Parts: sequence; structure tokens; C-alpha cells
Amino acid sequence: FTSTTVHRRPCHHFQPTLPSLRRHMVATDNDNNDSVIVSSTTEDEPSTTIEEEYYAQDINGKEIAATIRHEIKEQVEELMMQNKDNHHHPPGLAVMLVGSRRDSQTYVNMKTKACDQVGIASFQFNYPDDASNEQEVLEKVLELNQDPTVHGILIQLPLPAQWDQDAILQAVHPDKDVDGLHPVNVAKLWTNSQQESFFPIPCTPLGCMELLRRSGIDVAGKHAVVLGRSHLVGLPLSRLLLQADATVTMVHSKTQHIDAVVRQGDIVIAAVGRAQMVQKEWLKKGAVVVDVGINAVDMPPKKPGGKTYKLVGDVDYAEARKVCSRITPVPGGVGPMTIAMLLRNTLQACQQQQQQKQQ
Ligand SMILES: Nc1nc2c(c(=O)[nH]1)N[C@@H](CN(C=O)c1ccc(C(=O)N[C@@H](CCC(=O)O)C(=O)O)cc1)CN2
Repeated sequence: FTSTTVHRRPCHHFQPTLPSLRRHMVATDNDNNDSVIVSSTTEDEPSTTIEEEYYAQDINGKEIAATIRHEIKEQVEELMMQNKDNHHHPPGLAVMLVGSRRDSQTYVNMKTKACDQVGIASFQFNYPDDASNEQEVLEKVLELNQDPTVHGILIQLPLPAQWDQDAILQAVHPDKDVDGLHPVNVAKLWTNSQQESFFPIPCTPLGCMELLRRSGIDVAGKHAVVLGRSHLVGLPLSRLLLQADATVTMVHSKTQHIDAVVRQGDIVIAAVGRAQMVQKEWLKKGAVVVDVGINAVDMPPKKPGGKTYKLVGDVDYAEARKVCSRITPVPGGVGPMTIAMLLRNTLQACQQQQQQKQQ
């Protein structure tokens, strides 16, 4: 098809105010209900009916996260200049890793590298997955709470199933809890209507909101459907969306007619940890899709000794992008934003602790 003018039928779906929606024309010789029927005319041709499929524009989390990391690097440099005379330490993050999960090791390495890049000092503590280490980890956390070179403490999750995760997360001093998982910080998120002073908010939800904001997607008044109700993502994200004046629906494993509920979403955020669960048919045309899931699925290696898996999200990306307007890819979407927000939380925790010292 080479038509030049396309008249979209009046469409009341949510369309983000973005010029970048890409169109793909297909003839109406199939009965695919997911295509929007539009008419195409040129001056000499009679009006023809064709179908339109959306090809969503990616929301490039890798690129946005790189911009944020650059901004943080500049802010750290500025802080160091201000600190020259008052002998403050550079921002410092302690990361605690328990066990030998390959994915957790990867994420911790990524965090350490990201800290190095922006001038944040990082301290890594590794423990074997052994019940006798639980007390040792608790004691280390208490020690780090007192350490003036450490402004943020992060316990890489998940902890081994038999460990008391709540006890360890609660041992972190709320001021140093850069994951925003301490009950004091959770309560602040749910009770503060305006964020007057800094308190940490979980990094992935914060990253999702920042992705939307920096992509020009205004959530106010939109129907946001959040899949998943975890303390790390689904719950805090719902709170942030509400604060930003979205109408929020949460769906989970016990929700009935999940597809019909998700189809109401102008914005759909999937955080369930189930590979490609969200199908094209679940999505409203023009929806904005944020895919938080990172799932490894087996795949034959491309070359001998190569990777035997690939990463996919909770959304069937290849199909979903035919109907939605914007979508985050996996990898390269939300994941890099999680790390960028961790750096930001650590810098802000450091600034707050330095101010407290001066008072
Ligand atoms: N204490 C915490 N534990 C966990 C968190 C968290 O926020 N705090 N989140 C996740 C894991 N996570 C950070 O810890 C994380 C996951 C993914 C990425 C990321 O950048 N992924 C890349 C792909 C990386 C790869 O190749 O494997 C991407 O999506 O592009 C960063 C951080 C659970 N635990």
C-alpha cells in the first residue's frame, strides 16, 4: 500500500499525545478484529477501506536510564565539590547478596558497575545460602547502619525461602533503606499525599513512573491496569499511579476475566513474572504497555557454547506491539531504570544524611 492520506475513524481510545505512532496498512481480506478499519483516499482514487495495525514505538529504557545516570554523575560531582571543605564521604551503597542465584549475581554486578560509573562508592557483601548465616547478615546490617561511609543498604531479593526476609529488611535503618521496603518508608508512601522531603520509594515502580514521564505520557485521568500485587512492584506502583491521578485497577492471580479487565487499560503495567502472559487480545488499541517482567526461557544456542536462554517479558511483545501505541521492550525497558533509580535513591539518601549531620 502506498496511499498517502489516511483518515482514521473517530476513535475514542486513549491515544497518547505523541506524533510517533507508526502505521501499517493491511488489506481487509482477513477478519482480524484487532485491526482498526480506516479509509484511504487519494485525489484520483475512490475511497478504499483498509485496515490499520499499530506498530508501537518502543519506550527505550536503556537510553533513558543512561541519561539519568549521566545526570546523577553530574550531581555526585557537584556534591563532592560542595563537600570539599566539610570532609563528607562520597555517596556509598552497600549491597548484600545471599546465595548463588545467577540472576541475582548479575543484578548485583550491574549495580556495582553503575555505582562506579557515577562516582558512588559500592561495598559488596556475599553470603552462602546457609541458615547459620542469617544472624551474621543481621549483625552486618546493624553495623552498616552505623557506618558513615555507607548511605544506602540494599538486600538483594529474593532471599533464600527459609530466611526471615521481613526481619532483615526491617533491620535496615529507614534512612539507609534505598529500596524503600522498610515499613516506615512504606507507610510514608501510603500516607504522604505530597512528597515534601525525600524518602526512598522502591526502585522499579519509581523507574516505571519516570519512564512514562520522560516519554511524555501523562497518566492523569487515564485508566491504569497493574498486573501483580507484590510489595516490590505492584503495590507501590499502584500508589504512585494514584498519586499521579490515574484511575487504578490491580489484577492478580485470583482475578476473574483478567483479559477483559486488562482490556480496559489505557496504560497496562505487567509485573507478574510469567513469560508472555499478556496477549495481544488482552490490550486495548493504542494502550501504553510497560513490561516489568524479566523471564528466562530456554532457547537452543545460536552457536556452540552460546546462551541457552533468552529474556522475555510478561507481555507477548511481538504481538502486543501490533495493537498498542508504546511498549517497553525486554531487555532494555524497565530493568535499566531500576538501577538508575537505585543510584538516585542512594544519592538522595546521602544528601539527606549529610544535611542531618549539619543540623
Ligand atoms: N532488593 C532488590 N531486589 C530486587 C530488585 C530490587 O529492586 N531490589 N529488583 C529485581 C532485580 N533487579 C534489581 O535488583 C534488576 C532486574 C533487572 C535489571 C536489568 O537491567 N535487566 C536487564 C537485563 C539484564 C540481563 O541481561 O540479565 C534489562 O531488563 O534490560 C536490573 C535490576 C529483583 N530483586
